[in-house]
Amino acid sequence: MPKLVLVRHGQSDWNEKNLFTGWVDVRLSETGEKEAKRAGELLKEKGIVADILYTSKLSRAIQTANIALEAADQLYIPVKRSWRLNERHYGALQGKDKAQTLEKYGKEQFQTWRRSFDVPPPVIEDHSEFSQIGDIRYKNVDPSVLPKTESLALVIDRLLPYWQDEIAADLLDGKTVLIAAHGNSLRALVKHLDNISDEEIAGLNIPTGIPLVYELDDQLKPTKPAYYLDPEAAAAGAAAVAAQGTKK
Ligand SMILES: O=C(O)[C@@H](CO)OP(=O)(O)O
Repeated sequence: MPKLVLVRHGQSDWNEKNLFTGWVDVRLSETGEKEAKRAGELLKEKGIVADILYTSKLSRAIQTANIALEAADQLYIPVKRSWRLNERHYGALQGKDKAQTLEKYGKEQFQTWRRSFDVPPPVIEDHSEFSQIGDIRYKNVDPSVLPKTESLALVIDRLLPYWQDEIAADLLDGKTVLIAAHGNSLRALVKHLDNISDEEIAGLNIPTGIPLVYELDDQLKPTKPAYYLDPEAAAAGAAAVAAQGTKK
C-alpha cells in the first residue's frame, strides 16, 4: 500500500519574526532545527522508512529533511527537488511584517491575502530585494513559468503536474514517499488528496515539523483519514499558525 508522509519545514527565522516569507530563502531557527530532529525521531519511533525524499528548492525544507532523515537514520535515500513544491510566492508581501500588514490593511484584506483560495497578493517588483529574479537555483526553469505572486489556486496549478508526473509514479510503484515542503504548498496537496472545497481550505493550517501520514489505495485515494505522528503538538501548532499576525 503506498504511503505518503508530508512534513512542513520547522520554524524558520522569518516565521519566528512573523514576516511573510514565500520564496525568500530563509533558514531554520534554532526551534526549527529542534522540530526537524523531532520529526525524524517520530519517523523512527513509528517505524516509517521512506524510499524517496522530495523537497522544494528552498533551504528551510531541505534543512528540515536532512536533519529529520539524519535523526531517522535514513540519510541514504534518493532525493528529488523541484520549485513546484516551493512555498506559495507571496508577491509584494514578501519581507513584510504580518502584524503591521494586518494593522495597515485590516483583518478582511489580510485574511483574503493569506487564506482566500484565488486572490493573489500584489505582484512583486523585479527590483525588490525580496524578488527571485536571477536566482541561480531556478536557472533551468523557463522564466515565463516562474511566479511573481500566487494564490493557493495558482500553487495547485503548478504543483499538480509534478504530483502526477513524478510523485504519483513513485507511490504507484509501492514506494513510501516523504515530502518536505511548506505551509501553503502542503495545503495545496492536502486539498487535492482530501478533496477539500475552495471555501473550507481557508480554515486548514499545517503545523511546522510534524509528519502527516497518508495511506493510499491504488487510485491514490486515502484509505483512512491522514494522521499526524504527534496529534496534540499538531493541533497546537496549527492553531499557532492560524493566529499569526494577531500577535508579535
Ligand atoms: O509567510 C509564508 O510564506 C507563509 C508560511 O510561513 O505564511 P502564511 O501562513 O501566512 O501563509
